[in-house]
Amino acid sequence: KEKVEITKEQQALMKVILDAYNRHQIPQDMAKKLLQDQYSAEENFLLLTEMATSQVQVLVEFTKNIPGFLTLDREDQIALLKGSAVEAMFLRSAQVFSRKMPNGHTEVLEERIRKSGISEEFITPMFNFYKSIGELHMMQEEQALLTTITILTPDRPYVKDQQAVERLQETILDVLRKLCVLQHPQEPQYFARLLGRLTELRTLSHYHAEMLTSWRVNDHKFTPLLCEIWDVQ
Ligand SMILES: CCOC(=O)c1ccc(NC(=O)c2c3c(nn2-c2ccccc2)CCN(S(=O)(=O)c2cccs2)C3)cc1
Repeated sequence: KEKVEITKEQQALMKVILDAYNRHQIPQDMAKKLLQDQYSAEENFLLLTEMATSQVQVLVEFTKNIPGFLTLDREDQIALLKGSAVEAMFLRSAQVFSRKMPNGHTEVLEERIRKSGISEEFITPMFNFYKSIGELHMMQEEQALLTTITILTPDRPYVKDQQAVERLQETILDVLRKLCVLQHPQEPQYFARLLGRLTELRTLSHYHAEMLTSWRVNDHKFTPLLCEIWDVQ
């Protein structure tokens, strides 16, 4: 049985990524607002827009801290950010949602999101995803590394130097694989299950694209940053 060991530099890499990942959470006031008194569908929608916008800003900051990311071609950096923004947000949302919140908060949060004007056909797969992530009881390190792997997906549209992105992604995949073996010795398939969630994420981002079209129809407004990163309006 091959002895799995995380090297010193892999430890350092993980620390950099985890610190960057933890530096930004949903601003408490926003999360509190989401949990407070009654809101109309419009106000809920506006709140989600606000939260999604701040999430994109956080994503850009986080990505800049991924070792090697800033050495990539500038245009490829943009292509990776645009290609992963929705997936990164839903991965982060699932982690926020599945975090041990004071009892009853998860239900209230679920209620707000359901009552925000998002069509039912999108709500169901979204909450299925949140629950499937929650069941994994992922460690912070695993969450941060999985988000990094999502961002460093080589086959996003318009990425020119895919090999360069692949090399970075493989480095992170190796650390996550070792971490999973060390943290879940009884569950040899755990690493594969984590990567399987990335496939579920891609499906969710296709739903998201459809959702945007339906919103545009009943003229829901998004912020300039969301329009830019989601290629809408
Ligand atoms: C500062 C760091 O920010 C974070 O860490 C952060 C994490 C998660 C989120 N998540 C969300 O905004 C969010 C959305 C949805 N749920 N959901 C959510 C929020 C909390 C818990 C669980 C899920 C559904 C629809 N989208 S949407 O972008 O398609 C949208 C629909 C309408 C207008 S925008 C947004 C935001 C910030």
